[in-house]
Amino acid sequence: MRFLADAVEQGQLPAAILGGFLGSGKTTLLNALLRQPGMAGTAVAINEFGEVPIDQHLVEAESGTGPDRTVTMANGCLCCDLSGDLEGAVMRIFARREAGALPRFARLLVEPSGLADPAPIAQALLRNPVLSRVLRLDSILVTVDALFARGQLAEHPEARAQVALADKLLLTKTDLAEPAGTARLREELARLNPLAPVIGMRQGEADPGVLFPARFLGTPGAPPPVVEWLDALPPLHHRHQHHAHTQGTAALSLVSDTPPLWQAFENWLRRVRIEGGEKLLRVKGLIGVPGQSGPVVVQGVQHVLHPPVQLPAWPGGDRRSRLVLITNGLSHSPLRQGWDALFAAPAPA
Ligand SMILES: Nc1nc2c(ncn2[C@@H]2O[C@H](COP(=O)(O)OP(=O)(O)OP(=O)(O)O)[C@@H](O)[C@H]2O)c(=O)[nH]1
Repeated sequence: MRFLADAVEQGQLPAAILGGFLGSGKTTLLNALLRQPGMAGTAVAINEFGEVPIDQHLVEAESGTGPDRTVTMANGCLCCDLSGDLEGAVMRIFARREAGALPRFARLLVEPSGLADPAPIAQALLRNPVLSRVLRLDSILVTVDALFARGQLAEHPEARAQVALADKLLLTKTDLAEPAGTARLREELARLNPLAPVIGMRQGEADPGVLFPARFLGTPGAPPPVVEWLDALPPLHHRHQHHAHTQGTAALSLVSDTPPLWQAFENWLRRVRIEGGEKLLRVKGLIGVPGQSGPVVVQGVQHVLHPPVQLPAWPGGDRRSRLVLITNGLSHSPLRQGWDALFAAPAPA
């Protein structure tokens, strides 16, 4: 059994993805955020869909970050021609940082184009050997246009994919939208992503402490983001719990008082990931390991997992193993059965 120690993680810088449909307010939010003292030391990688990288200049001009702090990835959609482009952009930023041409930034924000599905970008950050060595994906934020999102969600699968994958949804232009329309949009968002909190904002005004996990902002001793995320869930009382029962996106929480055998758990989760394919959107959990004082943090985007990290101790008072699966069109009963089988008494020899 081998887990990645926290020490390995310390060599990585925190990264977050700020996605959202075209015109939904990503750049406005980015500019407002970068002016806040708590965001000092943030480098930004921006991907544009189109000929002229306008956003780069907007961010530089308005936030005063200067040309060296942003890197625009090559034209075209990041999700189509992904790893080379993202890897190249990130490595350029790191090379300039190492050469002293850039301040020693403390974290990286990736802003994909408004048409990009964030899943391949998240997967590249988790799986690409070069990127995952220098970066640790902490959060996926997605802006949602309070005025136009209902139409965009109905017409564009990219918009639905963005919402379904988010850790937090940022509802922009709340100053322009009618309350009744906003309420209907919130219902729609809860159907598409039952576990993401929806944070309303106007003109990008937001508290970084509300948007990002403490560890992304560099708070010493902050728990891994997945712990904050699990803590924010409604209390998990039963061994299984659905957070939504729709044909589309749904969340399944699996809980156990006793730890599973790690190897059996790992094998089962591998099967779930392979069989679930793209219908498995997110996996997040804390899994106890027999004989170990702390749990293993498990999290992933679709079939790609972060390297598992063992914590020295259980955060908070809850020492139950907990796994939350966010699925799209995947039947939950085999998942529940598979989880239960991990804790069934072994058959007598
Ligand atoms: N009234 C109002 N306007 C907003 C708000 N947020 C963004 N806007 C405006 O909406 C337009 C689009 O915002 P951007 O921040 O450029 O959106 P974006 O997501 O970066 O757009 P793309 O890069 O094209 O995908 C701009 O004209 C913004 O000024 C808001 O909360 N209230």
